[in-house]
Amino acid sequence: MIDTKKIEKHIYGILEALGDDPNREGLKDTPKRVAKMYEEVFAGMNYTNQQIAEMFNKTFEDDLDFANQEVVVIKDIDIFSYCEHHLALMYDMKVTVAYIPCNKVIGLSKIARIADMAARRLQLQERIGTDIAEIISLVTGSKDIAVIIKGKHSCMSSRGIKKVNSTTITSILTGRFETDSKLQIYLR
Ligand SMILES: Nc1nc2c(ncn2[C@@H]2O[C@H](COP(=O)(O)OP(=O)(O)OP(=O)(O)O)[C@@H](O)[C@H]2O)c(=O)[nH]1
Ligand SMILES: [Zn+2]
Repeated sequence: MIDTKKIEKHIYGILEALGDDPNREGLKDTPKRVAKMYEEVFAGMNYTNQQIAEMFNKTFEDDLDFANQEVVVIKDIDIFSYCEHHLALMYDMKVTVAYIPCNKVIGLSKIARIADMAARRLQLQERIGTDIAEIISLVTGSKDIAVIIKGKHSCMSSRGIKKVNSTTITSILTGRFETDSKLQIYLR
């Protein structure tokens, strides 16, 4: 589990290292606030993909008529994450998740919850996609999954190369999404 006391101690040290006074009025609660924020934004670090799959394992399988849809797609799920290289925010991120059910469907909100939890880690955009695909596969048993992510990286926009308008797109296509180009219309 995330060690908030340890985070507080180190944030206090960073404030000192920046040459500021961690005990001044404006900063005195900052280590505690940052620890609380990290607990929230890195909540996914407390769990493995398998545990996240168990947490959101809400499926419906009693009616094969609805459980054999050609495809289920949720578009534009907003997430935030933090890049593991700079601890910098990834923002304006939108995830599209699609899968072809094999005899069971997952509760729609659980797809958004899975995307949210996979993002709440120190991440790479690419790995957010593979994590989501793995968890959806564990829950639904489907081998036909697509995860497209569009997003901006503050480590590229507010520092370094400073390309404010650049957007990164990553895509994981497994099973029929990889081989059947007609399915790709759902991902646009
Ligand atoms: N593939 C990938 N790279 C990322 C992601 N987030 C940040 N990066 C990159 O990680 C790389 C780290 O490169 P380094 O050369 O070690 O770090 P740096 O000196 O701060 O690099 P610059 O950003 O080019 O100034 C940079 O190119 C970042 O743009 C991500 O989600 N996926
Ligand atoms: Zn970065």
